[in-house]
Amino acid sequence: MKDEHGASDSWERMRQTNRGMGGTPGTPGAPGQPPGQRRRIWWIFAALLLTNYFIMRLLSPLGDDAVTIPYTEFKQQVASGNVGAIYSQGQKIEGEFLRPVTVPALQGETSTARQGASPPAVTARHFTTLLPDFVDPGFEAFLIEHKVEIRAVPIQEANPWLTMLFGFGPALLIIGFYVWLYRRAARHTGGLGAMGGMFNMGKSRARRYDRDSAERVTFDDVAGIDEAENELVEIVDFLKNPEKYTRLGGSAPKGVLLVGAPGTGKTLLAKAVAGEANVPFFSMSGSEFVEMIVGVGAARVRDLFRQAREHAPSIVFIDEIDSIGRARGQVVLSGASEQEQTLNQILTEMDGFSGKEGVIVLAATNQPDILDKALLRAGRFDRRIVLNLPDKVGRKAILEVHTRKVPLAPDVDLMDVAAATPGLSGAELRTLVNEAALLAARQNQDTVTYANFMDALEKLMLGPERSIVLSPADRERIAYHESGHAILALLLPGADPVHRVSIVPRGQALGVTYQRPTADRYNFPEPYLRARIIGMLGGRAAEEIVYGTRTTGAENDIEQATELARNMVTRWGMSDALGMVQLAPRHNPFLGVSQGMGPSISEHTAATIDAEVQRIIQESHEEAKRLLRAHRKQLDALVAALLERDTLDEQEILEVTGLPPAQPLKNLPNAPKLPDSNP
Ligand SMILES: Nc1ncnc2c1ncn2[C@@H]1O[C@H](COP(=O)(O)OP(=O)(O)OP(=O)(O)O)[C@@H](O)[C@H]1O
Ligand SMILES: [Zn+2]
Repeated sequence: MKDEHGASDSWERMRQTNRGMGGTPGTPGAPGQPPGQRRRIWWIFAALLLTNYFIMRLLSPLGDDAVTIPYTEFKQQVASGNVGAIYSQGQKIEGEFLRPVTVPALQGETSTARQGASPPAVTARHFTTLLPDFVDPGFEAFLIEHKVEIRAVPIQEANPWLTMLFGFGPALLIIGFYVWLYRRAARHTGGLGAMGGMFNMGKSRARRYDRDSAERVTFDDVAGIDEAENELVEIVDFLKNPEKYTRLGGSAPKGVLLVGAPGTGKTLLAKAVAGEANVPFFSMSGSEFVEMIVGVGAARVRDLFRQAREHAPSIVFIDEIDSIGRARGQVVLSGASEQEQTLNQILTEMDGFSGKEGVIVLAATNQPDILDKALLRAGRFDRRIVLNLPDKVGRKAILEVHTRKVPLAPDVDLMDVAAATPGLSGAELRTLVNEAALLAARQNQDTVTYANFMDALEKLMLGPERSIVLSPADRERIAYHESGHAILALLLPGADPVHRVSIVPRGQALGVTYQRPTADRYNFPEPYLRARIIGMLGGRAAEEIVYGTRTTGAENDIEQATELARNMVTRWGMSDALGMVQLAPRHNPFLGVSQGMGPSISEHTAATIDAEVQRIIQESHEEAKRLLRAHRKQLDALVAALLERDTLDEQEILEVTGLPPAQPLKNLPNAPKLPDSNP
């Protein structure tokens, strides 16, 4: 949400909160051992490297206390007769002094030098030096003259095998380390064919909930998704008495796909089925298989189903199945073959059981349209249950579930809270209740009030309050911006009623105007959409009228208005110039995002789309300015009240402006006529 002055509507906003992908993150798939063990491995590894290093040092003919000295120093020592013998190896010369000498050590080259804090000089008996390329011709004679014993050492020093071994040591160690890891992982698997079978990593880390665990969930904990619940009652019954169904040769459904937006309770419902039927629940998340070593995913699936069969009747739940069940060939990531193997294994397992074992597979996704068709074939996930975002009644029921242990103040009617929270999922409602309870606790209240719920809602939508200090001029400007949104919402027939206006900075927003629909909307008439766009542009329009200048504060408004206008043109056939032609990619109703490439569009059409979107926005902008100019008095009144009180609720807004509540739209389909500005 890149919103400065806040936007006018709850609807878009809530859709935005729903936009996050994926939902419940699976346990990230770090395969292997507990952290303690892993640390020990690294210690062993470091010790081996160190050993390797010391052996290397031992192979050096003169041990490890040699000091590297400059060539000139070396010559001086020879000249003074202090050098007994040298070993030359290529350009390198090692040797001993007859008497230990203190020489300037070359930076960081010696072990002796390392002991002190980089001493400028060291005393040593052994030295090494490098011959320069331009060795003076008289060098040998010079050495002989000073009675230096010369011994050449072959470049392939000592035992070439040893040198090779230790030269390659580190590489070998690393390879060995991986082999060891691999073997370790493979240790516990019963012979599963070639390659020594799979890994211990292949053991599914399925979470299992037992009959009597405190985590047991039942249908009592699920609310607001009754249709989905009812469809699962039959499955519960089957799990309770499998014989009843199998006696006559029938078999239960093997797989059920739960489809719905994040947080609509897919996992909850699956657990509730297990809880109701009193059977164990084995669950895994598809995302755990991504980025895994090839073969592990399949092994895990095998293990998961084995466990489930052993404990049948039971439930297997695969969350986020879209992350493995993506249509094959559609996967571009490197994990492709792994996903494919995992998917194939799931299919094999599901084909493998006859439906009489009493294992039922539930899988959840919010992207049903990208699933591999093979998954949806008969005898697999051939049942599909859609979990919609809850309606008002559903939200009230969910709120009831989650407020069971929350003491509510007498002024809280959960129906009001439900009415103010369109678009919120079950998970978000739970967060809302929790947040409201926290706010109440922080203020040392004994009960949770309606105001707590509204504050929590605002926090949920926009983030926590921010204590930034705004200049009076900025505050006034924000007040005008928000009032612009609010006044238009009151004036435009069919617009959602204004629920609250606030100029308290929160998250990225400096102010906000909330609108809430009187009823949940499933179908949006064109005049309603137009009214929304006009309302969205009202913030900037008010600023322009009052100050004659623009600010960045309308960024979010512009973004939302453009998206809506573009949807009208490209998805909903509301442009006469373009007609009822699909011009946008398919829309995922569960995620609120576009998916896939979309239809191909000619350059001319693309230009027309842009022109139409611009036309809608421009007309709406003009209309917003016209209406606000005509109602300048009400605008000023609302601003004055906001500057004084920071936040106004619905009733206060109506009182301050003296405007009647927004009129419902009559004759919906053909009422694009905008209201008369001179009542
Ligand atoms: N219909 C509902 N009734 C009661 N609580 C709900 C409902 N839906 C969601 N919740 C609450 O939200 C929590 C999270 O929901 P859950 O994990 O089941 O959603 P999900 O659909 O699996 O989401 P995701 O797609 O993110 O995995 C639940 O544990 C529950 O507390
Ligand atoms: Zn705005």
